[in-house]
Amino acid sequence: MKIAIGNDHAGPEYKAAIVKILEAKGYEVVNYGTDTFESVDYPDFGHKVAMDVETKNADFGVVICGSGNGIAITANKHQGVRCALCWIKEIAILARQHNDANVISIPARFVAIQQAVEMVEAFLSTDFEGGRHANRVNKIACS
Ligand SMILES: O=C(CO)[C@H](O)[C@H](O)[C@H](O)COP(=O)(O)O
Repeated sequence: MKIAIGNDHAGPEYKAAIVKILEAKGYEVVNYGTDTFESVDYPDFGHKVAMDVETKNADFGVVICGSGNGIAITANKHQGVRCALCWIKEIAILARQHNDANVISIPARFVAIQQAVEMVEAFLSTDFEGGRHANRVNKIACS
């Protein structure tokens, strides 16, 4: 399974921890950066991850910024991308089960690294439930 990941200056150490675990578990990871704490603009990285998911070059995406909101808003501009802002593991699981989210957004300044890693692991190992949720997810797209 291929995972695209990107972040701004709020989350390089979060990204590094997530990449390490995912690679150890056998996922193919495409890292779009940034890998330093130098200030950057989150859309530059969010669009790259979301484009990979939109074009099916990646199965899932992981995006990280300070609050998780700016990079999630960016990702959700892409067709077919359902990016969920997650702050606890249960929300990450529900984002897959009920919303068929294909990108997880991590608010690096509001969660611990271990929490972030556990959320991503839970997100990637949880299936969409379909059924009544499929009807709702199908109504999300505007055109
Ligand atoms: O949280 C963010 C966007 O939603 C970003 O991580 C920014 O870092 C945040 O807006 C704060 O900006 P700053 O330049 O790091 O102060």
